Amino acid sequence: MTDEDVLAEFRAAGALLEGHFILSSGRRSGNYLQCARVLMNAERAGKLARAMVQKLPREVRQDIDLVVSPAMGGLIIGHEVGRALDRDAIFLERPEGTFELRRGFAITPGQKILMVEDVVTTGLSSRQAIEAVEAEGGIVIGEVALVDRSAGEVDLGVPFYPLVSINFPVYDADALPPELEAIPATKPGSRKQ
Ligand SMILES: O=P(O)(O)OC[C@H]1O[C@H](OP(=O)(O)OP(=O)(O)O)[C@H](O)[C@@H]1O
Ligand SMILES: O=C(O)c1cc(=O)[nH]c(=O)[nH]1
Ligand SMILES: [Mg+2]
Repeated sequence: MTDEDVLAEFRAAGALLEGHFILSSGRRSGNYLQCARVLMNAERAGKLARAMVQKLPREVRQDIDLVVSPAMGGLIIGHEVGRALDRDAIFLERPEGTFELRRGFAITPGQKILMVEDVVTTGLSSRQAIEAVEAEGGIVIGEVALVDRSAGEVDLGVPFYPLVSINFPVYDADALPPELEAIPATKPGSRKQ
């Protein structure tokens, strides 16, 4: 899929939003990719996951033992990437604020892990999820995401293969442009800190 094909899926799903958004990092943006909307259709989610898997070099694809994703945003796309790779997909969650495996999920030390995210902006969620996997003895051999909002700037410490890279402007809360200053902000994500 080309970048335009991927963005067309977001548009068709009503997932390319404009307004005033507080991102999980606390930074502000006039644009938001509501991945949950693009993934609410199973056929579309599967198609995007297969395109993400195509982004992986063959030697990485062959090496993957297990797919791991950080809930909530990574959950559905992680499951679909697992299906496309014919590998199990488990998820990390953070009921106490830091990512952990629950629900009987486990990583065997030495297992090669593909991390799957919906969106990467600053990369904080991804880095925290990678840390949690490494703490269990997993080896993260790469990450895929539907969208890289850093337009290639982010460093996750592992090879990163986003389906699409976008450079929407992002602002500090105390340096908003007038068009954002004029409208109330909403915070669509679930990270608290
Ligand atoms: O690269 P970053 O700056 O970390 O931002 C991207 C992260 O923010 C969103 O999740 P959020 O933390 O809001 O939680 P959610 O997945 O539970 O909605 C999104 O799903 C990514 O995980
Ligand atoms: O940075 C984020 O939190 C973020 C940006 C975005 O466009 N979409 C999303 O789901 N999260
Ligand atoms: Mg998330």
